[in-house]
Amino acid sequence: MVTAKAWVLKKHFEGFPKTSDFDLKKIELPNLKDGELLLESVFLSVDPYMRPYSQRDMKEGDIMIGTQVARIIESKNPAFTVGAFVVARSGWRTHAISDGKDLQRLPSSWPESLPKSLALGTVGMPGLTAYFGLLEVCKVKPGETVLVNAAAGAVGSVVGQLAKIGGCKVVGSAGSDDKVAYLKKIGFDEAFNYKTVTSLDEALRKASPDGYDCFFDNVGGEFASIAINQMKKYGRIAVCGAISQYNDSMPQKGPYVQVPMIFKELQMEGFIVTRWNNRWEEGLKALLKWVVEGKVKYHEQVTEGFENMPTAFIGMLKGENLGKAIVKV
Ligand SMILES: NC(=O)C1=CN([C@@H]2O[C@H](COP(=O)(O)OP(=O)(O)OC[C@H]3O[C@@H](n4cnc5c(N)ncnc54)[C@H](OP(=O)(O)O)[C@@H]3O)[C@@H](O)[C@H]2O)C=CC1
Ligand SMILES: CCCCC/C=C\CC(=O)/C=C/C=C/C=C/[C@@H](O)CCCC(=O)O
Repeated sequence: MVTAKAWVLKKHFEGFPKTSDFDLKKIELPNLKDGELLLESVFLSVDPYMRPYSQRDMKEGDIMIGTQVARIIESKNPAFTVGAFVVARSGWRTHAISDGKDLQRLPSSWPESLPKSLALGTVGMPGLTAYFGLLEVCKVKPGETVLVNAAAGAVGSVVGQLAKIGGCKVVGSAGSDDKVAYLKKIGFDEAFNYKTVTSLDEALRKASPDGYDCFFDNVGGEFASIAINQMKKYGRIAVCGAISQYNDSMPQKGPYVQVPMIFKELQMEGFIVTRWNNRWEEGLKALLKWVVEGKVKYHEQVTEGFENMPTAFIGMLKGENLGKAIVKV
């Protein structure tokens, strides 16, 4: 018998999550039945979506939702061999039993030298978010100017690099000078610290006096309300996330978007990356190739220890991560 550890939502979050909102449980796992396999988490992801989704989709006492790179340590499923690695959606837990139906194998061309944790970030759901958001929503063209906020994060850092590969000028914002330096290092044309600029409006105008063709919005809120006024005519806004609003106890009341939308004849489209579930193979193959070729750089914020998952999650929401935030068990 294997004893799994799992983090449950003890109390729904009020504002920013607190470590006291979580509880660490032990779960005795039964022996495998035919067709099942036993997974051991190696890396776990902490993502912004967990904040709003926990409020909407979870009840107190549920195991926190989430994904992991897991090693198969026992198998009664002929399709999966012991020792293989998969991406699972088992939540915040050290071990899980799976029937194999909801597992993604790492691409067979995954180089031994590449950290498998990338399957949770640049070569995983966040990277795919950037890939499909840019290609299918922004529909960027060479020579265009792309703006991305939370640009030093898991999604934003891939957005900027893919836009550069696509021949665009790229402007990024992030919440620390170290992050801004990282953006310039990975090829952003312009980058600024939105927390320290005297005026966001001026910073955006200075970075691209002609405005923006595409705005890949990860943040929402005040940033988005200001940026929309600097879109070029017929510009496109990909509404990927609104992390500035996830922890609000009371909804923010922003300016209304209709006037700039009409006057500039803008397109604004929200999306969830699972829309392209049937094309994830295509995206992962492209992302892995660019990483192996060195055209897409990555950085991971690694927190050691399963017991530190809540801290890693809260830290990511507070901007303490540069690149993808993951937990190494
Ligand atoms: N639509 C979809 O399918 C998906 C959407 N997303 C969304 O993309 C966004 C980025 O996700 P991801 O890359 O995983 O996370 P990141 O790795 O970017 O980490 C979150 C970052 O958000 C920034 N942030 C936090 N609070 C604020 C705030 N109040 N104002 C401005 N920035 C803030 C911080 O960076 P900084 O230092 O810049 O403040 C923080 O590091 C999120 O909104 C997420 O919900 C992600 C995956 C899929
Ligand atoms: C509930 C309101 C949500 C408002 C928008 C919030 C966030 C956008 C966003 O970040 C979406 C992320 C989607 C991630 C999807 C991940 C899946 O691959 C795995 C989900 C984990 C699971 O199914 O257990």
